[in-house]
Amino acid sequence: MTAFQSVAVIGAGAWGTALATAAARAGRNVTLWARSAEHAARIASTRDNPRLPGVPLAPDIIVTNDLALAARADIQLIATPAQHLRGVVNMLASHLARPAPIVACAKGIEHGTHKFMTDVIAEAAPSAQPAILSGPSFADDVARGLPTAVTLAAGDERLASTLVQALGSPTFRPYHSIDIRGVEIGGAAKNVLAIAVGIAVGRKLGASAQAALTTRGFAELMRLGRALGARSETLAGLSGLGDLILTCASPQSRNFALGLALGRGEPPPAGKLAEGEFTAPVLIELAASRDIEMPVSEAVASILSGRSTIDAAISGLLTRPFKSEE
Ligand SMILES: NC(=O)C1=CN([C@@H]2O[C@H](COP(=O)(O)OP(=O)(O)OC[C@H]3O[C@@H](n4cnc5c(N)ncnc54)[C@H](OP(=O)(O)O)[C@@H]3O)[C@@H](O)[C@H]2O)C=CC1
Ligand SMILES: O=C(CO)COP(=O)(O)O
Repeated sequence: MTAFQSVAVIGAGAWGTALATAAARAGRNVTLWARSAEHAARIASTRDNPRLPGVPLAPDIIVTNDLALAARADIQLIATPAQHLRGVVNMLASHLARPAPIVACAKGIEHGTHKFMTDVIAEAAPSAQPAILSGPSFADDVARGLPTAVTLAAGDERLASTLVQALGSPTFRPYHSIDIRGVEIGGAAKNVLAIAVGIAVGRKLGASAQAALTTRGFAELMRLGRALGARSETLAGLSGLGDLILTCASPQSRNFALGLALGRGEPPPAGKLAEGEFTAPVLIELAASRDIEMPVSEAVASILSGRSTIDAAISGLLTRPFKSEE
């Protein structure tokens, strides 16, 4: 018997819908909040979300546009894009009757402030208990009930473990952790790296280059993570290396797919959120302020900003001085 019986998912995109389905499968009473009343009404009546087509929503999930109703749940899962997390948590905070756990499910860093998701939650809802859920899990896989494993971190181990009990099921397996920062860095950095690897694959640089870039990308994820106080075990775990492996190897990843299109000289996929596009400039500013080298992420940022062509960025990586593998 879990201490948390009800779950609200804030944000009815692909990930929010998948998480609502996972929470319902775990036996929780679930409310899914959409920012548009029209979108909420449409999902409620058709039991299908165009952002995650073909996966019927369980009949007992309540879909609403009423934030006050959603705020009554024991746990809040925030599944909007990273740059909008502060806005929704600000709105949500005024409706919370007690200090509920607020779990960030977005992967990114806030522009301007360089803040990670749980820091944003702590500022927007000071009485809440911030947590983070991240790991290798495509929304479509989770919603279909295919086996997935993620990391769920909170500052307090007992809270992390209780959240895991409330959300976990045989096919959605969260592992608990107290290394919030490690989980946040893995999720944010891997999106940028997946764009890089997609570009290399789109340019037909070969499977060996794909492996090399993924691994050297992981080296820079580790460098940044360690400098920011993350545990190496977390960075090498589900939310770090695990998610990097998934997104650097599958066109199902929107970040990889963006890179693939860029590498092929095709237009980016329309209407598909690639968080790495927004994270890249923040990530390299964060690294530069700490004198940390992140050449793969920098190459992505310079391509996306138009400061460099793809060929010049690849040439820049290939002509870097030889160095130790550390
Ligand atoms: N898709 C996946 O497989 C996974 C995604 N994630 C992460 O989840 C986050 C969301 O991604 P995903 O659901 O896929 O994206 P989608 O593009 O499918 O959906 C984004 C949702 O956020 C809503 N939204 C956008 N802006 C706001 C706002 N200002 N206030 C409230 N809601 C807003 C959109 O509403 P509307 O429909 O009205 O436009 C939409 O429902 C990202 O950080 C992503 O990295 C994590 C793991 C897996
Ligand atoms: O984070 C994800 C899987 O873990 C989803 O990756 P994309 O956002 O690149 O589609």
